[in-house]
Amino acid sequence: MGFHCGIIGLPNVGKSTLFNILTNSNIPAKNFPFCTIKSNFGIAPVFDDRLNVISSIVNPNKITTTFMEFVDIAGLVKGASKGLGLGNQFLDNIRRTNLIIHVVRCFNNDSIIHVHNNVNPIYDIEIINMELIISDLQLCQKEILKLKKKKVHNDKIIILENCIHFLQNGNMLRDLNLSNIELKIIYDINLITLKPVIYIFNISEDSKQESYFDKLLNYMNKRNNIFITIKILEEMQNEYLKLENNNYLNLVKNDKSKINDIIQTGYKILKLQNFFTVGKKEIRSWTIPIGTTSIQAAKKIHTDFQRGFIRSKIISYVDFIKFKNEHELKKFGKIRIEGKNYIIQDGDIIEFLFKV
Ligand SMILES: Nc1ncnc2c1ncn2[C@@H]1O[C@H](COP(=O)(O)OP(=O)(O)OP(=O)(O)O)[C@@H](O)[C@H]1O
Ligand SMILES: [Mg+2]
Repeated sequence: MGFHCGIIGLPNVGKSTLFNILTNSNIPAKNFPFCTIKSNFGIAPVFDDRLNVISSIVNPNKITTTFMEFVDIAGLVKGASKGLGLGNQFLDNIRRTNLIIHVVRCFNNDSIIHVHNNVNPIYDIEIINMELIISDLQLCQKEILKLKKKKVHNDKIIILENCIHFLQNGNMLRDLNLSNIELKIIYDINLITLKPVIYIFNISEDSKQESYFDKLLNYMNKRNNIFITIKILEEMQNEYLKLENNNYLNLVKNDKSKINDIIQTGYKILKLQNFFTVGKKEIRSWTIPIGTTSIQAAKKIHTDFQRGFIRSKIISYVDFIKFKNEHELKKFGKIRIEGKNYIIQDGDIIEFLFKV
């Protein structure tokens, strides 16, 4: 599994349409608020062009890609944290994800109902964010009560009190800059505003001429938010998608890239990378966090690999595609034997040697 991603936003903004495109599904995505009334789960393969290159050298029977999971929930509305609308019941599904995709309506189309009768992206974003803030606030308060009942006055309470203070000032916890130790202590609470977010601006042909669009870009850039501008309508799938964000600006032109951009942005934010296992029967990509050691990666494939780990045989991707066969790779000393603490590099081709 690559990573796990939750799709949120106001009702009727294009969440399920996006979900369908990402996961190649066909759940209802119709023109009325609360079309989605239960959580939908779906997976999308993570395209890694390097798999195709490896495949052209090895000619395996099977190619298996790593994949990521998406969950699409009902739209959130103002007052969701007090029980209004449907979305709040599903926030729990979002709490278990690694990354949030926040879909924002930027398209003009009078026939598509807007719950506030007016396209106003910044206002819409702030409504949703405020609901998430209140939801986290409630969760922190509940957790503190629980801890106090147990009469434990520990570090967790102090960190949570700090979080409450920050949330009460209308901030998202991801901006609090908690240390890794603090994050670890409160990890189990699954606070939503701690999770990284990618804003998806669902635009129409004329969105960019609207005065709200410039204001929106300013608003995003000021906050260093990551956003992707996309026309989500299925019939527009073949048109351009522009990945616009402050640091990486790309123009890509096909559907596969559309999915890929969201996934690649997720990889960057979550600091993930792929390694490969290569054999005649199957070549396969696996996703791991940057900094993963050989033995941790072995566990990802099979616990036996970890239990009986002896060493790993590593070929870097660049060497593999240059020398192409074992004989040449050996001749030029490009097959390395590494121990369990070796830090895996992006694109490494790995064979784990183990005994159980
Ligand atoms: N860029 C766009 N331009 C015009 N219409 C769009 C665009 N994107 C989505 N729509 C339309 O908006 C309607 C709502 O889409 P969708 O069902 O995906 O929204 P949703 O956010 O999942 O809604 P809900 O919260 O009710 O489940 C659909 O009719 C869809 O075709
Ligand atoms: Mg929906």
